[in-house]
Amino acid sequence: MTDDTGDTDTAAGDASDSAAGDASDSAAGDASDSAAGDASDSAAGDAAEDFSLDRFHEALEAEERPVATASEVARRLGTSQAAARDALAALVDRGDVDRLDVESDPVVFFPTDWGRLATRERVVAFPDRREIVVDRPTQFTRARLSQFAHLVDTTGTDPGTRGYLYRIRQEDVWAAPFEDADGLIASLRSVLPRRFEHLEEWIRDQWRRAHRFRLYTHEDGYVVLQAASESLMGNVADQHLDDDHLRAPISETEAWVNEDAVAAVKRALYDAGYPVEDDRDLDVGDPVDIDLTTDLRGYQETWVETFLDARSGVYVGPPGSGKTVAAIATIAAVGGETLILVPSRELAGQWREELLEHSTIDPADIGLYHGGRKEIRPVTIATYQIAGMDRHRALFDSRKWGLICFDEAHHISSPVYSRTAELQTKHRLGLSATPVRETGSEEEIYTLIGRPIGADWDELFEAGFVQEPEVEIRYVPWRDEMARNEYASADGRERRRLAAENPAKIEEVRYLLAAHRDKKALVFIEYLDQGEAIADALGVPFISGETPHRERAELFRRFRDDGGESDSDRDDVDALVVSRVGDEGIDLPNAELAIVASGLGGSRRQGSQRAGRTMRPAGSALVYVLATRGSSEEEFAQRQMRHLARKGIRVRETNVAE
Ligand SMILES: Nc1ncnc2c1ncn2[C@@H]1O[C@H](COP(=O)(O)OP(=O)(O)OP(=O)(O)O)[C@@H](O)[C@H]1O
Repeated sequence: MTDDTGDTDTAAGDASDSAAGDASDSAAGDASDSAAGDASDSAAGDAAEDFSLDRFHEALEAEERPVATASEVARRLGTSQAAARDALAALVDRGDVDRLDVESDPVVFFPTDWGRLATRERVVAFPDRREIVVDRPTQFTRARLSQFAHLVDTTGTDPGTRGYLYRIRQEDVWAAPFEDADGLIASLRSVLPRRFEHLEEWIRDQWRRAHRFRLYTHEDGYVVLQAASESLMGNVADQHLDDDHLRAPISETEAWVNEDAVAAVKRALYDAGYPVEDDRDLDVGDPVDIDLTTDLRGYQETWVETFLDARSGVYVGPPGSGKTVAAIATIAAVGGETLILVPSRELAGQWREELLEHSTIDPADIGLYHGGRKEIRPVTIATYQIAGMDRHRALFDSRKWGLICFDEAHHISSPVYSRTAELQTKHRLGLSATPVRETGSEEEIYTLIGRPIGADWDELFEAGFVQEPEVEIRYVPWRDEMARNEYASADGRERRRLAAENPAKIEEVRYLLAAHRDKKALVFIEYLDQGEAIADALGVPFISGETPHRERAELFRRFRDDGGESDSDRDDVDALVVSRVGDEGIDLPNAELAIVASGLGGSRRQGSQRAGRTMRPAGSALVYVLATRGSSEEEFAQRQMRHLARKGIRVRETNVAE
């Protein structure tokens, strides 16, 4: 922010300085008279023409861009950069040209008229870098862009006022939800200020790549890999696949695929830049008796239809957006026996409840398979942990599953990856609240399960199905000089811990809980010592990985309890301090306040999930993120919250007084 302003100041300063310089030169009767004359009298002189709006248009045309830097204009018009900058500054003064500060780039200029065309929103394309910067984007533009571009950054935390930087990566084109390339290009054109031939060509090329290989089931039952041309089969497939993948060629463009290697084939070709279309017939499994009893919302119907078309895919939506319910609808639509994999026992229990609530399934048809119980039934819910163990292979083999559902799909562990890679003949559904994955399993989820479905969160917020939380980052000062010095002289991990455990945060948590006395609150921490310290200081129960299951479940139950005046006042828990265990998927719909006291070194995923805990349709939700001022937490907090801001969530920043 400060940098941008700095740039602007300097540029403006330079412009007026040099104008003043010219003026004095001219007074001295220097040869550059005419330039000085131009500055004061634009009606006459060569240089005035050189830098008229028309000439600027010419420079832009030559650049093939709607905006240009002063150096680019100088190069196109054959003048010095200083002269171009001065002339542009004069055009800016006259109101013919506007300027835009692009973060980490020089100032760019564009004709004011173009800016007026979109009074609020301004879209600037950098086709060579395949980047699009949108200033004050409308919902429409964001929704469109999210279909084929990847939001890299917002240059501020307030989504209403600053630039959004999108980049179109090849995998974005591959996963774009369009029937054909024309549909994608039409969507691109509806957003960009004009056509960019090269960019469109590149997108078409990427699109083609994603439709060059296809897997299908031969009428005799085996799997065939089909390439769009002989040379693709020869140059790409043969180079990246071996005898383990392909059994034998069938024709110049087709090969018989080893059934066990379907996932490996998809992965190898994806890595080679040719994602494979999967048109195989899939197992439906033995029938299961289940009908949906809840009416789906419009967007849930679209998710399910898209899934049924593709027969695989990942529902991506914020916590509470109804992925589980959409998954139950999918189970009913596929109609075959289903294996559901979840990250924890608690989630297994919740899944069972939701199945019973939203469908006609007979309770006897639901099995739970985890540390405590080993039931394999037509619909079986198992933990990833168990599913990854060799001795529990029976889980996969003992029934004819038609659908495998991966809840919190970013949790799939590598043993589960390799095991489920063998299950490519089943319908595969993933659920995820996290489209962005920092450790890069995007391609694994894509090749193992399928394409993301429904990544456009704005629509959900707009439709009001997910409560938009207010997120506030509170920068907490060090408690005293000693704490600050200790941090300054520590390094690495220790440094991070000191910032996380800044004792001043305890008082801040106390203050926030008191300020929202009427709200059910969760306090998230990363370090156990800190959890204990907060819990002790505030007299609030603490749940960590060490808390026995029974006690944990009991505390969650008491937290969920509305605690009416009559019965359970004593029993009621209004606040919980929770370590990582409570982080994910635990259904505490009545949490109205979340305080993230530490854990900012974690991934973006955690950031969005923590905020997500309170993103429930009930009640008004507030998230406070505490970051120690003057530590690396500041930056982490901003980065994580930007990620949320990108999802359309309002974020505010506050400095806590010393
Ligand atoms: N179509 C619907 N009609 C009525 N209620 C619904 C519908 N879809 C979802 N819900 C309700 O909204 C809440 C959240 O739904 P669900 O648990 O499916 O979300 P989710 O996206 O799976 O959340 P999480 O990511 O936290 O698991 C639940 O209470 C559920 O009963």
